[in-house]
Amino acid sequence: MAVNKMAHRNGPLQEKTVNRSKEKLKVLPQEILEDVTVVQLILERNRLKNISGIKNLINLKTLNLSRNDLVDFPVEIAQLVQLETLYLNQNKIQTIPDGIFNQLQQLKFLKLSTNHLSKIPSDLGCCKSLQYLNLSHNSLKDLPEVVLELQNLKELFVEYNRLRELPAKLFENQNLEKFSAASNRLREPPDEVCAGGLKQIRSYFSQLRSSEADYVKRVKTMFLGSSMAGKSTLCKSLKQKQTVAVDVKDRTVGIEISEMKIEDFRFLFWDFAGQEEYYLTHHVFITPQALVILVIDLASYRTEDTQFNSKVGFWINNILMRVPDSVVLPVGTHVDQCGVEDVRDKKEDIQRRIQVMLDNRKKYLERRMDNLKENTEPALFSDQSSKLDELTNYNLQVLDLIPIDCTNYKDIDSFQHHILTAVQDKNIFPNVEKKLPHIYQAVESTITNLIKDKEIPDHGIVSVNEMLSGINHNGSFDRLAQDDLKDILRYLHRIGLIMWYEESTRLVGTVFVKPSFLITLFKASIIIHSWDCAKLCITNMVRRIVEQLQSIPRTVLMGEHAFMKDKERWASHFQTKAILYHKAMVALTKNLLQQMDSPEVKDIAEEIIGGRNEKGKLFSLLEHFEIFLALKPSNPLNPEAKEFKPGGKWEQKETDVPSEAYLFPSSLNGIEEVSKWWGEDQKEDLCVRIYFLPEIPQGFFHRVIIKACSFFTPHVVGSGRCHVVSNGKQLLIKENKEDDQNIEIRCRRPGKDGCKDDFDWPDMEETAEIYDM
Ligand SMILES: Nc1nc2c(ncn2[C@@H]2O[C@H](COP(=O)(O)OP(=O)(O)OP(=O)(O)O)[C@@H](O)[C@H]2O)c(=O)[nH]1
Repeated sequence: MAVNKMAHRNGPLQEKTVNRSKEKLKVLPQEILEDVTVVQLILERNRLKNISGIKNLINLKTLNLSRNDLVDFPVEIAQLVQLETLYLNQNKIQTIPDGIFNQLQQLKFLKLSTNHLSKIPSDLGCCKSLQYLNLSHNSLKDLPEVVLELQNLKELFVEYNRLRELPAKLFENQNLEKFSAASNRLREPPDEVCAGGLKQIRSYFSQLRSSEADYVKRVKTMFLGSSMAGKSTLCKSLKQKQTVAVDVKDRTVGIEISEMKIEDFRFLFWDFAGQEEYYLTHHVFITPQALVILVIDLASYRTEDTQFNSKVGFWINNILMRVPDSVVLPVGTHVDQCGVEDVRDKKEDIQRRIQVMLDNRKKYLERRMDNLKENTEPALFSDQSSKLDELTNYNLQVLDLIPIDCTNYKDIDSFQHHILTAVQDKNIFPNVEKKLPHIYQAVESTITNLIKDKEIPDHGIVSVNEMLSGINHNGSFDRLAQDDLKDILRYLHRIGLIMWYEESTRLVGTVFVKPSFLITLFKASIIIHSWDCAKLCITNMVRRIVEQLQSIPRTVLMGEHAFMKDKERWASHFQTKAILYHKAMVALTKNLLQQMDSPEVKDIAEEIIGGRNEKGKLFSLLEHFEIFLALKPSNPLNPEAKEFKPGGKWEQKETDVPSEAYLFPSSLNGIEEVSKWWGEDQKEDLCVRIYFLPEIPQGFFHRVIIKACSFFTPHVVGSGRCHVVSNGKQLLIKENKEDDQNIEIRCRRPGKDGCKDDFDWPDMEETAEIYDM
């Protein structure tokens, strides 16, 4: 038994801490119960179902019972009247009887997170000293009124419950310093306001007090599916209320965003391009709580595994991994090109396979859970099991597939009816309506008018200050304080109407009012759109970029002080090493911007591209979205980076100076060079594997490479593998895409004489030719 006598005496008692955590205890050992001098008792990570006899320990001030198997609340706790700190998190408690908390007048800290609570007893209000209360991951439908009585409360956490509203009065308590209510599907204030923290919530309620409220029913509607499935046709036909034939030349580039009203619902349509190269940006734009319209071309669909996987399964997996609480409405297009029976069979096949997929996933999660339970040390895996619990509880709803012919408006109209019925169904969309102070809507329509009146340029790139003064100047409301206005912009950013990447020091001063133009910027760099129909079948990003590089005209090259031979080298280095030089990207972008016939775009070309000593917005954005890795950054790599310190935020230093070259991990091909440097895996390697359910999300390893290479010293990078050096030790990070998909991090064991002798590292200079211009 670990017993620590505390250093000082507190009154006549010698204070004692008893730590009996992780001992698989099922009952409290008698020797603990006999020692009334115990003041701190740590019993976390055991298997306790009850704690009979604990009432003897009348001097207890701290009791930690987290991660046990408590189902019934241990009522004897009521008699521990000295208790100041109580941990009961990660148990299975369903109810707390009345008459417990009114005894615990000294209680300052109470952690009840990750239980099954749907109610909090009203006598909690008696705990006048309570400063910390954690009720996250429970089943609360209302925030208990009693919390309002806790005037000394400094920290309150209610994330992952089923709350719909937060009481305004709670935020009048000026003692409250930390608060989070994430993942609740709140209506008042909406989650997008809550995400802004206490300050924004307070400003929201103060605006509600001084103005009228609007009740907004807005549904983010994402059109996903393979290339050429008919997403844009459907989206545009719905919006224009007539059939719209989308020419192949007008295919979606990146994402197109538009809004449409059906009755009192406002649908924010996000039409994602289906071409593979755009998947890279999906992680930025696919956001929770959406209606996902999964478009499948039924005419080209064949009832076989590979077809299902690429046209449906891939997307369902993607949605499951990114937004597992969404509603998916599959729609089968091109039915005019199929027979009636064909449509019926394909619909049946798709629905059956989706169901099998979801069932298999559930079984897989259950199997994992059983494996954990069978483990001799389940306490060690309690984090994993609560994560598995969370995954099992997510509920991706897949509605019945609707077959339509996009060339027939009757079908479009009836599809619109289906969408409306789905969002009106409270079982499918319980919390569509959001309450907003009228000023939020007023600011939004002022921005729309600014765009309409051409006060904001077509490209929609404006400085925050211009934006703020434009809104205040043109809005038909009393002048708003800058801070309040910024909070409203933050809200609009979170719902996706504008984009403002405040977290990036390089982008904090700029608002992108037209998110679709942002995508056009990507198009102008790596995501290059080909007009050539012949190449649309198998799109190959590398090939396209190489072609684009080769087509840069001499005049543009000369502007960059480059020659025709440089162009060839740029193309060859991109092809072989997935590296694109800064100069090459500038030339590419300039060339494409020149082709856009807009004087306004030309005006901001410099801002987009940057100069010799200044990075343009495009590069900052691509870096921010982790599309590429800036090579040879001007800041030295920092082994003491604060990202590695517990609790610190993982972030890269931003620099104003453009990098010399950029690595695009998604375009890497071979692994031979990595294998050559790493050699065979060895038994003595230290190996950590991170498993993914059901698979590694598309584009995720790409971002792992970017993170790893920005914090360690990159050595050799290949497709799905990268070899870095961390503190003199070599690490291999690799993606295993076989059955149980995982990311493996291997560290080579240093030799007897330490690292230095063991590692004969070629200096970065040896590979310098890749940077060589
Ligand atoms: N006959 C017929 N043609 C359709 C139907 N739906 C779409 N199309 C045509 O299919 C082609 C591709 O449609 P898009 O709407 O551009 O497809 P998308 O899914 O947006 O494609 P990406 O932009 O590449 O992601 C266009 O030529 C459409 O006119 C349909 O129901 N019947």
